[in-house]
Amino acid sequence: MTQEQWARIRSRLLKTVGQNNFTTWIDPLSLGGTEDGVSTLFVPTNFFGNYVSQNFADLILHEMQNEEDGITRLRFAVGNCEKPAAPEVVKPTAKPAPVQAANNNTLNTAPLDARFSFDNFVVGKPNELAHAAARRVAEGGPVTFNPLFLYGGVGLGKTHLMHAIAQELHIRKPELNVLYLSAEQFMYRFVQALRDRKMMDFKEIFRSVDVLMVDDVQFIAGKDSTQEEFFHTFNALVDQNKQIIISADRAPGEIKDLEDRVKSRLQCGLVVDLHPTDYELRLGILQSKVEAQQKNYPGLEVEAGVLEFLAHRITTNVRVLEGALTRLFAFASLVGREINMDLTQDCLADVLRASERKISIEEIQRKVSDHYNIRLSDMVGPKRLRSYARPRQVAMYLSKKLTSRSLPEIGRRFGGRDHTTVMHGVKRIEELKQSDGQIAEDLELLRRALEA
Ligand SMILES: Nc1ncnc2c1ncn2[C@@H]1O[C@H](COP(=O)(O)OP(=O)(O)OP(=O)(O)O)[C@@H](O)[C@H]1O
Repeated sequence: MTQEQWARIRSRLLKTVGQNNFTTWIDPLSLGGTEDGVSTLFVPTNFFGNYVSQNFADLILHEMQNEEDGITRLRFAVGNCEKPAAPEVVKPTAKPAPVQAANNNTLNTAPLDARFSFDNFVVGKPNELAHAAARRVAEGGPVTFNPLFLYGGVGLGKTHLMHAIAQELHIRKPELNVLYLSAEQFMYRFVQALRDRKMMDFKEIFRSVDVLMVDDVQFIAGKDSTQEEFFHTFNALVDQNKQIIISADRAPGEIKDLEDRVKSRLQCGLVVDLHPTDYELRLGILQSKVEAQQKNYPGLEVEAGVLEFLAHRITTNVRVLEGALTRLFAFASLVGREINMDLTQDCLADVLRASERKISIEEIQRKVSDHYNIRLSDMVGPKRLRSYARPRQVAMYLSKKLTSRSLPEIGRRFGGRDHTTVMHGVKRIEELKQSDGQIAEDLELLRRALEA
């Protein structure tokens, strides 16, 4: 492989991975030789090599194979990292570049984050359907659901799945023109085309894609001309049986100020939502992030119970969870300590406070009454029958554990009982939790339902 070919590869990688990833991870690489199908890339450090190998090796290899047949593997070696020519000075390709790369000159797909791959996406009950649908579309087979509409709350993985689809399609079907962009970018390009009187070009570009992916489509709500253009683009592509993938923060029918005809178009394919994470999914995500980190830092230790604690306490969204973990990693490495409960509480005090779910005593009483099938009035009433007293004690215990209310306050909410009665109830449940499996299971179920 020549430096000229490498420069062309770099230029295509710049478009695929985006400027930030390019500057950090691709620009410092330099080309060594190729022997027996193994191409060597020099990296500044081992850590750097590991990261690039984990996150960009498939892409780089794919681009190399487009330039030269016979390359089967990459090797990253620490060594001379002289910078090659900047990507802008690339000469026209000798061998025809893949269609997507050529067309992207005009399409300018938004940068894709290599970390947002299917491999890095943890699947659980709340997102399994969205993940399965995304996987199916990423196979690039015959178009079955059009559009695929993914929706869900903040930080639940919509953008991650969109990027994963685009990257997978790029690898599996490099001949397809895949255009990924946010609804905001769609509007920006539309406005620019209007201003530059290039609407024909705009229409032609958007109608020539094989797969159109628009992220955060709720952004165009209330923007009438953009909606109108989006509607026409959408129809033109559907008529040509081209795949469309859309994401939004809510279901099509719930996006305010979106024209009915656009809503109905968006609803006519497969609409799937990413539900709020549950405890198991959060724990799975944390474990996978720790494992990934341990590949780079084999000495990294996380004390048992820390991840479970975080998965219980940080229920807002995955972004916050990730941020908390990153901060823990940084803190632990700076102070050279193992990640244990003390360090976690110290380092994440503000995050833990902010994400404290305000569970109310009323909520607890309602959930516990439902669980044991008794009336709320009996839960707080004077009857002392075991069938009421035990659920009442469970509710008192949960009130003590899950709220910041004092014992007298809890007593007041349970029909004006004395704080010693509450104390006795909490103690009794603590004992039973150790000896009675059924009670332990009830408590776990109730706690999860309340924290969900
Ligand atoms: N199931 C998952 N497995 C691994 N990482 C995840 C998962 N879900 C979300 N994440 C991570 O959480 C972060 C936020 O995800 P993402 O940006 O995709 O959210 P979003 O739904 O697009 O949010 P927004 O509505 O704010 O745009 C990303 O770093 C992403 O990798």
